[in-house]
Amino acid sequence: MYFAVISIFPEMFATIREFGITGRAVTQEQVTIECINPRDYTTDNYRRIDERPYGGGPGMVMMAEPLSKAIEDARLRAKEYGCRVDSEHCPVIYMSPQGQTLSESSVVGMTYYDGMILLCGRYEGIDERLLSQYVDMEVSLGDYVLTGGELPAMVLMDSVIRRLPDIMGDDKSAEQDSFVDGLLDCPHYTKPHEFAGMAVPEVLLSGHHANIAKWRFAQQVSRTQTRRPDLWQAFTPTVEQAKWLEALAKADKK
Ligand SMILES: CN1CCN(c2ccccc2CNc2ccc(C(N)=O)cn2)CC1
Repeated sequence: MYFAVISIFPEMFATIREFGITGRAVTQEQVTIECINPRDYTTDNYRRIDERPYGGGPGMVMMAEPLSKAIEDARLRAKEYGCRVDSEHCPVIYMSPQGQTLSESSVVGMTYYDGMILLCGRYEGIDERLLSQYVDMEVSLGDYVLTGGELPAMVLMDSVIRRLPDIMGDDKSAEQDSFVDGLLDCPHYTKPHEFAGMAVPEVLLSGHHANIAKWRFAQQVSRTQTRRPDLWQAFTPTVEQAKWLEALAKADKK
């Protein structure tokens, strides 16, 4: 999958390009992350990408011109990479507090794109004429304000990359399978067997895989019910999960 990020701080993206599962995806060329700096598309000696806002007010606004050239170039590169560069297959996504809140389901939807062009705002934001001309989708991490769109862009890329087919591969973690989507995760334990006077739940040492899976699912259910009743309300069990829930309900009655 192809990602282009338009940002005046390209060095920030080493965070996902050089570490962990996302770094491995780049090394193995399953993912390409290209950083495009709008400063490279300025024509003045000061490489201006921001100006004072019309109408006055504090701060600066990012100018449309350099960003439009950067986006056009990103589209060219996406095409070279093999993307169909229309908004259905390679959208321009603007990370902003005004966007649609990112969720695991929208992340999964994004894994079907050929690529994405991510626009990272700084200063007070970006000239509205650039946004109306180029942006296909605005995405927000949640209702809080950051100093720039780079961290949200990295969060978005991380969440999409980990859901691409054959990225998690053999270390595919349980949360990949359908049981967890929509439920909180179960507790995890590892060596040593004793820590701070606490042992490990016996079932996890039993080697009885069906019982272990049941225990983990029960933990997910109870944790979701207690910590996130809103998620529990919205949870629609699969046929398999409904059977397990019935078995749990019966067990509770005994
Ligand atoms: C001081 N100003 C800095 C720039 N900012 C701004 C304005 C418009 C677009 C992007 C930004 C970058 N900031 C973001 C980005 C995303 C999120 C999120 N919730 O996903 C939170 N913040 C407005 C505030």
